[in-house]
Amino acid sequence: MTARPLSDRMLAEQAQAFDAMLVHPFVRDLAADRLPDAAFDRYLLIEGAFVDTAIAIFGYAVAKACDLDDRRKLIGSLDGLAHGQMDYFRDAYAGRGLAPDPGLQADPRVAAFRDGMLAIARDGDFADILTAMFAAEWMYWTWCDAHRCARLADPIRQGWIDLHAAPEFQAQARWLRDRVDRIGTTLPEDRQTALIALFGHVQRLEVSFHDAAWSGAA
Ligand SMILES: Cc1ncc(C[n+]2csc(CCO)c2C)c(N)n1
Repeated sequence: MTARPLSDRMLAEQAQAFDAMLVHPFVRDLAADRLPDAAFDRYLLIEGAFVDTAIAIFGYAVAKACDLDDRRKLIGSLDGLAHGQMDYFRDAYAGRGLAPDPGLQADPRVAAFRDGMLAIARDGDFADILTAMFAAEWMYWTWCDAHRCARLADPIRQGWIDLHAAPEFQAQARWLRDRVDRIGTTLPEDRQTALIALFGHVQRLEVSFHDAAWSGAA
């Protein structure tokens, strides 16, 4: 009997945490084109800052990888974050007239996500980082794919969904999924169990981050 792939176990055993993000009011209202501008502006500010954090997370992953193929793949992802994604935020901030808001970045729900994700990358091993990136990217791929037919009035919002429903982002999320499965076959059961718990932890950090965008000041 072949063992069940680790990513399947994460998605099945943490379905409650994963599904809570798919039906989060932020996702629901954005897709229904009724998210207030103030909430999307908050999102743009905290999300742009997170892309910067994600560059650091991928940097840790490059350093902790043992394999040249993994390093090459991750460097490609880093390039996409540092250019395509950063350009999106530069244009979005200019379009909306947004300026940095340190108070928003200090919101405990935003800080919990940022510091929690960074701590996984800093203190964890390569399997931990793969799990955290898989959790975050597979969730984004899933919710944006579910709403790929949404037609939003604001091209900045529409562009964000399109970016994460695109074949390139799907391929990146699938690479993470396959890599989690491959590393899973090398790990003892207790380590796999810990990674499944980590997947759920990341979904809960995601919920608090999107709560902050959706509802504003705590
Ligand atoms: C809050 C938040 N959570 C997940 C994603 C999905 N995502 C798209 S690119 C990328 C880089 C790091 O893996 C991640 C996680 C996001 N953009 N913002």
